[in-house]
Amino acid sequence: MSSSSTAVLLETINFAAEKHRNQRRKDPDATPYINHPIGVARILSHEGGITDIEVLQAALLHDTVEDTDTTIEELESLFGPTVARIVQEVTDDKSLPKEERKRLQVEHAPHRSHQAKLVKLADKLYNLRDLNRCTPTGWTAERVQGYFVWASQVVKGLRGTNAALEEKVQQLFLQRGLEL
Ligand SMILES: Nc1nc2c(ncn2[C@@H]2O[C@H](COP(=O)(O)OP(=O)(O)O)[C@@H](OP(=O)(O)OP(=O)(O)O)[C@H]2O)c(=O)[nH]1
Ligand SMILES: [Mn+2]
Repeated sequence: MSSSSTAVLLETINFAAEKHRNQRRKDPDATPYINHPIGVARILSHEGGITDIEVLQAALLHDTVEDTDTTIEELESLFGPTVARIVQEVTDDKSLPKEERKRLQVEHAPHRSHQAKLVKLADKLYNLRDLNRCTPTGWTAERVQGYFVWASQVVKGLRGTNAALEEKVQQLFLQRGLEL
């Protein structure tokens, strides 16, 4: 990695950490939220073999617009149009009812760019592993299984994106009695 890409990644991770500073995961330990975007970027790099720095940046930033006061324009001016576009592609419209948002993720997944599909795939892999690690506060076993079923529908639309990551996520679905 060149020294400039190191600096770019540190700038990106610092921005995400500041934006998510007051947020926690839903697990009983209330893990700092930033662990999730860092973990998603790390899955892409370490397990998916991804070196495209804009994809790694988008992974670090992927929940900032959906879950904080960050705007796409802000990302565009700080990190450029490609990073901003990838984040936009993986951002749900929170003004829609939850069922509609979930349905749209399934419908839109196959039409996303390759870069956005990579971020989506790693996001799902992280969240499914996290559900196996511990149950979010207040979630029943049925809700956890429901997330696996829905995630398998989304991941179906991401086929052909990254063989290593798809194999790992498929293992998790098989353990739950689900087929891709
Ligand atoms: N497994 C797990 N998920 C947690 C935890 N804390 C927060 N989350 C987030 O919760 C979201 C999944 O929960 P849902 O009830 O389906 O969605 P919601 O947040 O929109 O209500 C994911 O959002 P997302 O990243 O935007 O992804 P997605 O909604 O596209 O799956 C995930 O990152 C946790 O402790 N475990
Ligand atoms: Mn996420």
